[in-house]
Amino acid sequence: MSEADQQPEPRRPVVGVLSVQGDVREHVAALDAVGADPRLVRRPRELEGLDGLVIPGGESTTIDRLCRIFGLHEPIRRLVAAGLPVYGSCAGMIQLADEILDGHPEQQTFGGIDMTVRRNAFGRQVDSFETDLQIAGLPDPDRPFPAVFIRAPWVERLGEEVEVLAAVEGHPVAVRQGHLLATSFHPEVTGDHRVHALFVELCSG
Ligand SMILES: NC(=O)CC[C@H](N)C(=O)O
Repeated sequence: MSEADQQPEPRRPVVGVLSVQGDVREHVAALDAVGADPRLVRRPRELEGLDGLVIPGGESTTIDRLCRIFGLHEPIRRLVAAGLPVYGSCAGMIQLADEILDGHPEQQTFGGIDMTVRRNAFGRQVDSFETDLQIAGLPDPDRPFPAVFIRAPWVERLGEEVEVLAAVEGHPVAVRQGHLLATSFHPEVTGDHRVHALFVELCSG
């Protein structure tokens, strides 16, 4: 056997998927496809040893309520603040926003991204739609990304540290602030895993 054959496989980054509600399975499949080791997170101790965390789409008020009931809210808030890479899609984007509009009066977010997000912002016009997006920072950036929006939020205010990766009709729908990534749309349902690849790169860094 040559020396190259004896090299151990590079470690797959361990990426949690918050599994209290929403489209968990699709994120697990996408993470697996881009070389991560996905772990379901339902209990605070399952947050230990993660290289990153995905907050799936679903219903942000339900995700918030269940996270507080299961004792996940504070630990996730602390991990976000401490620099754990976290990716939120749709309801997950809402939960990463420092401020939300049209939220439930008691809704709390993990925060982390200096932005104000309006819930169901596209929903008032059309419930769901798909559009080809140019997203900065993706592998193969010139190939449009098929972005699926389902009662999606948009970003109404952005802090200086927040980078806009994509916008629809002037509204930011993909943003990054350092170790935090958020999209209004659902890349996990498309079979195009480049957003997950970008996130797993952040988790490996
Ligand atoms: N697809 C989604 O995640 C929709 C988000 C939902 N409208 C909310 O406010 O939580």
